[in-house]
Amino acid sequence: MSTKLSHLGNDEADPTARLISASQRLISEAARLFPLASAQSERTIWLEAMIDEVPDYLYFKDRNSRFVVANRAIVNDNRREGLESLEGLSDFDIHPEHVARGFFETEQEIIRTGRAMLDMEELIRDSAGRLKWLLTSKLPVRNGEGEVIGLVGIARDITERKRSESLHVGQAHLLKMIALGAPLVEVFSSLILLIEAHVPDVLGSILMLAPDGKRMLSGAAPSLDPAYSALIDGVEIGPKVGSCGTAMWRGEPVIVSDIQTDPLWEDFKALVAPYGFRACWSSPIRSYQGKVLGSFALYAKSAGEPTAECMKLVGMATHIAGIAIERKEAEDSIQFMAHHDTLTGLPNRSMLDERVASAIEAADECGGGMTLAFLDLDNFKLVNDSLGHHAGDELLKIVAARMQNCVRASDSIVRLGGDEFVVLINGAMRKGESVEDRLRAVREAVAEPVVIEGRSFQITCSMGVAAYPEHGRNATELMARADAAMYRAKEIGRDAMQVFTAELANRAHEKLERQEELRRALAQGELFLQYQPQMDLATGRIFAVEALIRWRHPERGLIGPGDFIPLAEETGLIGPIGDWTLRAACRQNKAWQESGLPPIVVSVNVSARQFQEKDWVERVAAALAESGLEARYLELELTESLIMQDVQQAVETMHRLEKLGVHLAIDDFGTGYSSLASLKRFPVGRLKIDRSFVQDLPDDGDDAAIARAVISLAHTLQLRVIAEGVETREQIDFLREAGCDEIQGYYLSRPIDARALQAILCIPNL
Ligand SMILES: Nc1nc2c(ncn2[C@@H]2O[C@H](COP(=O)(O)O[C@H]3[C@@H](O)[C@H](n4cnc5c(=O)[nH]c(N)nc54)O[C@@H]3COP(=O)(O)O)[C@@H](O)[C@H]2O)c(=O)[nH]1
Repeated sequence: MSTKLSHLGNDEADPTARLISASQRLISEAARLFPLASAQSERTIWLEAMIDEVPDYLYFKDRNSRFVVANRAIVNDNRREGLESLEGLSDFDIHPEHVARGFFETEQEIIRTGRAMLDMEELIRDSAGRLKWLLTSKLPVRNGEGEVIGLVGIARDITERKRSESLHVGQAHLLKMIALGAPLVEVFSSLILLIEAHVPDVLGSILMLAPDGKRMLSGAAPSLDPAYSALIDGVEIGPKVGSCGTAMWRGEPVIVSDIQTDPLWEDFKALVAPYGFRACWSSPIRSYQGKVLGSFALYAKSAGEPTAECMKLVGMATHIAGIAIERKEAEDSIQFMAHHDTLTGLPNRSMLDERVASAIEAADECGGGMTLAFLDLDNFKLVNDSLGHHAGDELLKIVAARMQNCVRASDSIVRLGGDEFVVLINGAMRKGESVEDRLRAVREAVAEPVVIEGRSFQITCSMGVAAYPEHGRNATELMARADAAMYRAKEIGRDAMQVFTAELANRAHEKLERQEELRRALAQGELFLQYQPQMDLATGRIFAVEALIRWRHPERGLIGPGDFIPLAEETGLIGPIGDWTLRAACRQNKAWQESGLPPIVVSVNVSARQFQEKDWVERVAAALAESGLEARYLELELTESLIMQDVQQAVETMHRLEKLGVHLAIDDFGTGYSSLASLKRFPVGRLKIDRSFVQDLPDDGDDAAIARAVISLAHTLQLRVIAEGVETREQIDFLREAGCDEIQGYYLSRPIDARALQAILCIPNL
């Protein structure tokens, strides 16, 4: 065999070059070992003997692509009955036509061009029917004149390498699918097909363990008969439930080599028989922490055990399936958290729009309707305040579950936040039942007695109802109307259900108008302050004034705060209005001081919404800085109920205000629910006895007792006490005798303008 190989590179790292150089070395070694072998034929025998030892294919073909020489490796792999040598044959004699044609065309090109073709990857099927990947190089062979007389071929079996490469590519593809959030069934199917491609004669199946941990659920089995998969779906796992049910039950691989005889399959072998499976090898799929999530199984049609290589692949498959399931579970739980309320597990506000929109769509399609009810628990704050947030949370969970039990699967209960819920009644009702019946059932369920921390109590709710299409054409309209109806239900005394009406529509419209008017009032300076003096009972000195806001409406005249502060609170306008009040009061007090009047404290009312704003303390500081008023001449009146909304937060804010140097007072004392324990924590200077306890003094025994108790309590805590709403001499006498420190009320003066108040402040002592 003479081959001109000098034109090839001699890079030893190149596998083909290595092969070629190995055969060259082989030839020279033969020449070195047998220098004395004079006869050419003897030398050829030795040479062929050595070539036969090479595990790669080595052959020489003539110009017609017929084998002239072929080593044992290629002959063995293509052995057919009666075929001892390939000599004189072509690829058309040993390969299918389309494969042989490919080889032939390549070789003819080499012969025509005289150019070698290196490192070609070829797929063949050997005579045993095995698919083999070859890395082939074919080089032209020339005679002494340089003419191409044939070609030499060298081919190495790279099936193993290709297998592991395709496994890696398959794994990478699967991980990419998982990362991109492909549906679980697609990931599973690709995984099974990958394994099936690498393990001959098996069909794969993935089953998942249901969330109850008891049943098997279909995952994927792309090559199994769907009827068989359907038979397994939902079967309970157990100690003797075929391969998969037992593997999940035991949490370990279960290798059944013969389904027909294995006791684990006793109850299921009839089920599998029509499908012809004899062996089933199943391994549990586990989470990172080891929890069983499902099983990966391979079915074979002949009895037997898996090879070690097969079990290695199964190990890889269960690992990837575990990652996919865990990733899906994590994604599901993120999705769930984004759309559900963590406390009650109910859908949250983000789901509401979607559900209302699809309910409307469904109603349109069937020409039906839907109903939306806003529900607010009555006096829920009382539970929170008196029993603590933990009890409040418990109560919410209980009523949420009860409400959920009252509606059908097609309906929804949504928690908007706090104690606010929405009931969505979808589609037609059962015969003899109305939407009202169902909503009534929800209210009755809420009102059932609740036992929390050993205490039994009852909570009612107020409900506002709006129906589609009568009360609104879209989600926004319906929600606004149900909300308006709910407010009406609260207004008429709570524990009520109010359906949206035209009158309510007018009210809602009016409310919107008034809100705009109020916004304009602030912008156009229609708001102003009056001041009501406060007197020290011991000295008779006016030591402070309370700033009270008023609205001079261009058409409706003077409007008191009771008529617009609640609206301002509801709409958030209280923020800018409160800021304005604070700044105006500070500025006025500073102006009085600058006019030479004795310094007094100005007391400003604070609403809950203002107090809860994050930067409120900074805004108080800014009002002081802007006016130049010293902090000790400003008092902030906080109501008991405001503080009790979130005692911890209130105490923190109060301490920050105290640091500024402003005084703090508790307004309307006695109407809220502050406990003695919490009262001790508040850095306040005085309590204001609510007007309702003063108005019937001294005759009303209960009020007298309350007033005395508040005074005594305040003094015990070293606080001063002021009584508001004092209108008569008798009230003053009573309060003085009971030890009250200060008074405020019409008896002294009605709230008056700054200028009028200035005149009073000039009077030395009243
Ligand atoms: N957040 C804010 N709330 C404010 C502001 N200004 C007032 N208010 C709150 O509005 C409520 C009603 O106030 P108003 O109509 O001004 O009534 C006050 C007094 O006029 C009234 N009063 C005073 N003395 C008597 C009396 O002898 N008899 C009688 N029948 N009424 C009297 O009491 C109101 C003062 O109450 P209080 O604040 O509790 O001391 C009221 O709750 C105000 O707090 C504001 O700027 N921001």
